[in-house]
Amino acid sequence: MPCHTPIIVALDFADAADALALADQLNPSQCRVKVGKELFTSSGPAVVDALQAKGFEVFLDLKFHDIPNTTASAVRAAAELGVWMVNVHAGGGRRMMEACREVLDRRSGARPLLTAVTVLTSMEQEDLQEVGMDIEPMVQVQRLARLTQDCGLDGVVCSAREAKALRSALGDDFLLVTPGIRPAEASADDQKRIVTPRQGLDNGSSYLVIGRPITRAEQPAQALQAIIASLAE
Ligand SMILES: O=C(O)c1cc(=O)[nH]c(=O)n1[C@@H]1O[C@H](COP(=O)(O)O)[C@@H](O)[C@H]1O
Repeated sequence: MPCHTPIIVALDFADAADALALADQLNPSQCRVKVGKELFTSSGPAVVDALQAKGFEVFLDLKFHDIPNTTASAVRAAAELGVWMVNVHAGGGRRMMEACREVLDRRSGARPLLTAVTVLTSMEQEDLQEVGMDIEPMVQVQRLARLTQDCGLDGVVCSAREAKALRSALGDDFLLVTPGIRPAEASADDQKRIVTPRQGLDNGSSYLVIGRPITRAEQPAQALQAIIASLAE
């Protein structure tokens, strides 16, 4: 069932039962879903298969970051699961990202979209400074996004705060996948560089990754509907 919205719901749950129970309240024509480190570590490929069997396109968000051979092999394994998108950390560098793209280029069948995380949306300038990067997040995001595009990947994961500048610098075909999305009234949680869903789209985001504002809502389906409605306002 093709999905008609840019929303990717982050299924950050401890186990497959909880993730699938939430997915059952959602409609695959209205959102894609994301399987991240917690859920994949507890439940493995079976939960990806189960979500795909329900008709969802799956973003496998494991943010691979390792030497080129190891990372490319992991991306190949993700492609074999039939996922819609897989990601790596752009900080792994050119040779790592090129090895990942090449492994997908060699595939004969369908291949997932390959994106790279720039600077985590939970980080701000002070956090970068502490890890030795005396630089504004925007500057580092732009640098890594240019490198990612140069390596032939499909797009980056960044904050929608950076989306406007990246869209004009990198063109319309480059995917901008943006977590750190918060409706105006929602709690920021551990996110720092946040943007509302509507502003994210206006800034040029291709996909909005949204977790807790939907998954921890009393009525997740209604929370999703409200966000979809806000996109059209
Ligand atoms: O790669 C990601 O999806 C990601 C990158 C990033 O920079 N920030 C970020 O929050 N994410 C993921 O996006 C989701 C955001 O969830 P909420 O903060 O609950 O909306 C989580 O699953 C994160 O792992």
